[in-house]
Amino acid sequence: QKNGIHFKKFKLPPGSMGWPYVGETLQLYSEDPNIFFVTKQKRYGEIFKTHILGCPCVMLASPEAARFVLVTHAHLFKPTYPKSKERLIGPHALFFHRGGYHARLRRLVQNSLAPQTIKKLIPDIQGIAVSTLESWAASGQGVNTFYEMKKLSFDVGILSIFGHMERGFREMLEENYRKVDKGYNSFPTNIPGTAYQQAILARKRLNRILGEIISSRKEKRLLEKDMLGHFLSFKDENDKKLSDEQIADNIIGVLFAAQDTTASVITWVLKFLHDDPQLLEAVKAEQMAIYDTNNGGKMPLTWEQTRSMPLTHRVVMESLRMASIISFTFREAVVDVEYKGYLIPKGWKVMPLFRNIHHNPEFFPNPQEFDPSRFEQVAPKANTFMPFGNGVHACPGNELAKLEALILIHHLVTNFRWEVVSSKSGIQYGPFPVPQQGLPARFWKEPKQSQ
Ligand code: HEM
Repeated sequence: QKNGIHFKKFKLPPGSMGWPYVGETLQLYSEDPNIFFVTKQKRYGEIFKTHILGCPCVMLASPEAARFVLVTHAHLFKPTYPKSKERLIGPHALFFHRGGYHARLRRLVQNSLAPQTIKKLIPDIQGIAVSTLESWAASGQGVNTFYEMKKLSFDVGILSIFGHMERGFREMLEENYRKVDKGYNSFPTNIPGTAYQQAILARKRLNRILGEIISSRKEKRLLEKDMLGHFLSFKDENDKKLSDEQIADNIIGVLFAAQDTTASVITWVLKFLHDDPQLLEAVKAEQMAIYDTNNGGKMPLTWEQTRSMPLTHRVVMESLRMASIISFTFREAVVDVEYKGYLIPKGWKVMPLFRNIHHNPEFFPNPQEFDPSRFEQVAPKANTFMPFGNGVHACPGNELAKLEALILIHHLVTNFRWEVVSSKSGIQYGPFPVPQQGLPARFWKEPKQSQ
């Protein structure tokens, strides 16, 4: 009995637990995961049980249920990640935590990614976007768009954490982080030489490199306003500072949260624009008007300009919905929980299914159609649009991610053209959904007509 409620009287949600041990993992991973979810939802409704990756699990496919877990009853659930992944990122990273530690770190991260801070990064983000695009065009060859966008979002991540950084340090971070990234989705094992073990070694080297960066910053005694500056000047109510290890884990955590997510959304934007020439022309017209105001792109974009690109902004929103990069998330019940007469037992995982909600025709008519105009007049119904999550763990980097996408699109459509060079269509899960083969494409500079 808890809070006077007799949990015995509640039943488990409907659903099947599959085979002993393996549960329904094979079904989930042998088909498009969305088909698995949609089929289950059709059969059982907004809440159903299953058994995947060795854990009993309750999946939640309605906005109300997702809000219950992530917002109104968030204190009854904790974030949960496999230990092998936690080890690679670093156990002190904020997204593994809840309570006071999480709230304090979250405030720091949120402040360093707030609009008044990131608006100052615009000239540098533009510099990164332009030089990236120029290098693709100069190569004359096809590039793997997703892979290239990963480099771009990594550089923007570095910029938001460290401000301007010495090239030597940046290259060392990049080289080792790439190994961590590679090991993250590989099979966790203690066998030396495997991608996972290489990643563990690279993660140790990253600690040393970050330690050096932190010491050199401390020596300089400069109060920088970037994220590292926020971490270094933080003191809690007992005057306790963050340890170097806590800072390092959170830096790697932010880089991790920022990279593949932003890169895949921008890759999807390029795909959707490429597939709809009329829409591309309209986006181009919107961006050319800004380009002309800026004296043929000679003056840099301003924050206000990035806030008044209504069509381009809708394209980004619709790409976020269509692609639903974070298709779902995991939490774990810390006590027995009752939801609408069903029991979610303590220790079970719960999964709010963002993608199902984003693709439910009740909230988004013709959900398979890419239609930015759906965001034109009416905002989506409350809690139906959650590309950045919801509640205490919702994404603190959402404004930066959107800013990065808008800046890249501005420079891309005003100065370049591109064509997709692969005939394969469809989605590849790695584990984030990206267009097949990372959307191989060729970019070239568009000659401007003399006026
Ligand atoms: C389009 C790109 C992005 C998408 C779709 C995205 C999505 C999300 C989602 C859905 C969550 C919540 C996960 C959960 O509740 O389990 C989240 C959390 C987080 N994101 Fe993002 N994100 C993006 C970009 C970024 C960027 C650019 C940064 C930082 C520079 C960032 C930093 C974080 C952090 C630190 C958290 C953990 C917050 C917490 O636990 O309190 N993200 N993101």
